[in-house]
Amino acid sequence: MYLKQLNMVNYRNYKQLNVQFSPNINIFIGKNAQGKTNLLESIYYLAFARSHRTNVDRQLINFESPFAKVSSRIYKRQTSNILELVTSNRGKKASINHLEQKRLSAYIGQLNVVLFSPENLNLIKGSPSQRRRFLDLEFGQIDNRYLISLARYQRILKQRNTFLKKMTYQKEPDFLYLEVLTRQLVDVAAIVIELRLKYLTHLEQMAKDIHFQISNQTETLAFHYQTANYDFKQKNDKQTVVDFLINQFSKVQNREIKLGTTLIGPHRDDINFEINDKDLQSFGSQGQQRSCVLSLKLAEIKLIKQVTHESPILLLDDVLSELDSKRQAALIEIIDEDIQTFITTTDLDSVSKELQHKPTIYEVSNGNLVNKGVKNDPK
Ligand SMILES: Nc1ncnc2c1ncn2[C@@H]1O[C@H](COP(=O)(O)OP(=O)(O)OP(=O)(O)O)[C@@H](O)[C@H]1O
Repeated sequence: MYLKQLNMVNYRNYKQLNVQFSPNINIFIGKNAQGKTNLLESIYYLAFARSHRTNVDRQLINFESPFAKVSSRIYKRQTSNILELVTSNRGKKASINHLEQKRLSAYIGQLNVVLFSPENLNLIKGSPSQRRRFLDLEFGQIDNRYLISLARYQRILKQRNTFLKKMTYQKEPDFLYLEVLTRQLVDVAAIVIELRLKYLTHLEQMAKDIHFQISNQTETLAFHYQTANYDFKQKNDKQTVVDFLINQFSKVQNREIKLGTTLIGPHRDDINFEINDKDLQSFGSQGQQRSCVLSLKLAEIKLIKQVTHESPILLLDDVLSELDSKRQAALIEIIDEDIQTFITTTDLDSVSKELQHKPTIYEVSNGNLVNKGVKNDPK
């Protein structure tokens, strides 16, 4: 899939932009703080209806404006659709072909995007919530069932937490109703966990091969999905997960009532990464952590292709200079498989000359974009 043009109104420092892109490689070059990342962010926003840099949509709106709008036509093998997002202090409106979508779950998934950014290392080093967010975004964009189950899980979780908070202060709490809520939560939790395990197992297999190559056949990467500190594998069927969760909930019931919150479930789960059976977060070098993230991201591209039969759009935010030649080569091998790519850089020399497709260069300056044409030799 690819986007031919992008329209922005009042998005960050872009008052008005209407730009045509190459279906191959597009490079945004410019000094610091000119709007290069804002451009990539707007494409990411169009895909996920949320930014990768902030949870506050208000920040996306130009300082002097009441609303922001981003839109583009997305071309796929058989179809093309116009996506549009408008955000203002009254909320967010997402449309496909000018039809407003009541639920974001009906909107997300139209545009598939894989982003490499300097913050990616947080996937390994950061908190479990960052790893869960990764799972939710990546699996949500390829499987609508995942998004719908997750939204349902979050609704029941909220209800259960509200009820637990009430129970904390009740003399004679209604244990029967808690049991009903627990059962509802467990049923949908098992679906979320089952889908996470399914896609994570595919990702692991592909990332393992890539990592093995990047590390000169010396390192074996492995992922472990943990729920309530238990290492779940895909071979665990839904009923096993349900039985396990019910058993775990019975153990923590008193603590949950005391704390007034749900202590177990997909909202608390985590993934551990290991290299040669050693925990990557605790024992991995910075280089190994970087390679793991790169392998994971490249595997993500492959997974999206496998599931949707379309190439996602690749966004590279100032990351090429961080990759050594071996890692850049692994990335370029994938880019050359016909993936529309957007690269930001302050320095063209950091973009490898191995790129087969000649990039189109855009100069970014203070919220403006000038097409400088096709660069024949990027080095
Ligand atoms: N809501 C907003 N309204 C207007 N301008 C904004 C808004 N949010 C951010 N900016 C401006 O956008 C600019 C930063 O843009 P961006 O993050 O895309 O920089 P960049 O070109 O990627 O730079 P770097 O190379 O340093 O990463 C800053 O000048 C900032 O003031």
